[in-house]
Amino acid sequence: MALAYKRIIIKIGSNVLTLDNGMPDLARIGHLVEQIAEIKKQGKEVILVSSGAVASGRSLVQVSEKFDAVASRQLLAAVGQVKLINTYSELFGRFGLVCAQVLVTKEDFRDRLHYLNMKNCFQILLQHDIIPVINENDVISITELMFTDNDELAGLVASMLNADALIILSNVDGIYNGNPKDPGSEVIREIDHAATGLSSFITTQRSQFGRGGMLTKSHMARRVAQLGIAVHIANGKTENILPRLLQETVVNTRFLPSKAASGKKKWLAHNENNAKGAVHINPGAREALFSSRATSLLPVGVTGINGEFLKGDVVKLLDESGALLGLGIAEYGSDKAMEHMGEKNQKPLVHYDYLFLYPEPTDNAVK
Ligand SMILES: Nc1ncnc2c1ncn2[C@@H]1O[C@H](COP(=O)(O)OP(=O)(O)O)[C@@H](O)[C@H]1O
Ligand SMILES: N[C@@H](CCC(=O)OP(=O)(O)O)C(=O)O
Repeated sequence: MALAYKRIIIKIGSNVLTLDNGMPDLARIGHLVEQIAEIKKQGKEVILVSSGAVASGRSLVQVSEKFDAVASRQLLAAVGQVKLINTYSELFGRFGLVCAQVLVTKEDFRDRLHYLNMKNCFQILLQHDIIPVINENDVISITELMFTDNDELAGLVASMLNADALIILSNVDGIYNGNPKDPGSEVIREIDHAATGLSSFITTQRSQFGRGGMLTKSHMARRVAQLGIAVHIANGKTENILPRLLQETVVNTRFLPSKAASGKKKWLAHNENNAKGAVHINPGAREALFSSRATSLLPVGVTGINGEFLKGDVVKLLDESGALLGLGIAEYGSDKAMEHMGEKNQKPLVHYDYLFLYPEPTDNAVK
C-alpha cells in the first residue's frame, strides 16, 4: 500500500552523493533528482537537505595538507556549495522544476526571530512550488557551533515544517540488528516508541565521508518520530529508492510516528541547548512521567535544582544519576522550586503540555 505522505523532507548523505575517490557522483545525483521530480508530479511537497558541499569542493580545488582541517573544510565547502547548488539547479531545470538554496546554522534554530524568518522563507518557497535545497552553512559553522551532522539539521527542519515524513538516504539499507557487513544481520523494518536496546546494535563505525554515524541518526529519528513524524532510513544508492519506499516495496527502517505533538513540544524537543537550569527527579516521579497517563512534574518528586531559571525558561529533567530524561518549561522560577522541593500538594513545576521526554532514557545516557 502506498504511503500517503504530503510533505516530505529528504536528507541525502555525503556518501550517497560521492564516489569512492571522494568526487561527486553526478549520475547518482541525477537519478535522485529524477525520482524527486516523479514524487513532485504526484502533488507532494519535497524539501531537500543535501550534504555534499565539501565533496563538490574537492572536485574543484586541491588543498595542501599543510593547511589546518577547519580552514580546508571552509575552503572546500565555500567553493563546493556553489557547484552543488548549480548541479541541482541544472538537473531540476530539466524537469521544469525550480530549486532554491537555503544555508543555515545551529544558531538560526536557537534565535526565535531567525527561526521564524526561516520558517516564513520555507513557506513562501513551498507556496511557489519551489524545492528548497538546504545545507549547513559550513563556511561559518565551525566546531562547537556545528550541527552534529545534517541528520540533526534535517530533524529540526522536519519538526519546524510539520512534515509528514523524513526520509534519510544513507549508504545502508536501514539499521541492522548487528554489524551491517555481517551476512547474518538483518535490517530492522519497524521501530516503535517503546523499542529498547537499539544502541547495542549500532557500532560507532561511519561511512567513508559521513560525520555523525548511525547512532546519532537513530537518536534523532526516535525524537522526530515521537513528535508524530514518520522517519525512514534507506539506501540512497538503490535504484528508484524514493518511489519504491513510498510504494512500500523496498527494505528500509521505519520509525513509527507517535500521536502528533503540539507545536510547543516540537519546539522543546530541540531546545536542550537553551536550557537555563536542571531539575533532578526521584524514581517515583520518573515512573509517573514515563507512564501512559499524561502527568505533570510535581515538586514532591524533585530532589535537586541546578542553576537559576525563571518562569517560562527551558529546564532539563535529570534522573538521580544525572541522565537526561527530557525537557520542560518551568511554571515558576528556581527560587520557588527550591523552596517547595520535596513538598506535597504544590503546583506542578512542569505542566504536561510543556514537557518533552526523550524516548528510551537508557539510550540517552550514552549520548
Ligand atoms: N547497526 C547498524 N546498521 C546500519 N548501519 C550501521 C550500524 N552500525 C553502524 N553503522 C554505520 O553507519 C553508517 C551510516 O552513517 P553515516 O556514516 O553517518 O552516513 P551518512 O553519510 O549517510 O550520514 C553506515 O555506513 C554503517 O557503517
Ligand atoms: N555540510 C557538509 C555535510 C555534513 C554532513 O553531515 O554529512 P553527512 O553525515 O554525510 O550527512 C557538506 O555539505 O559537505
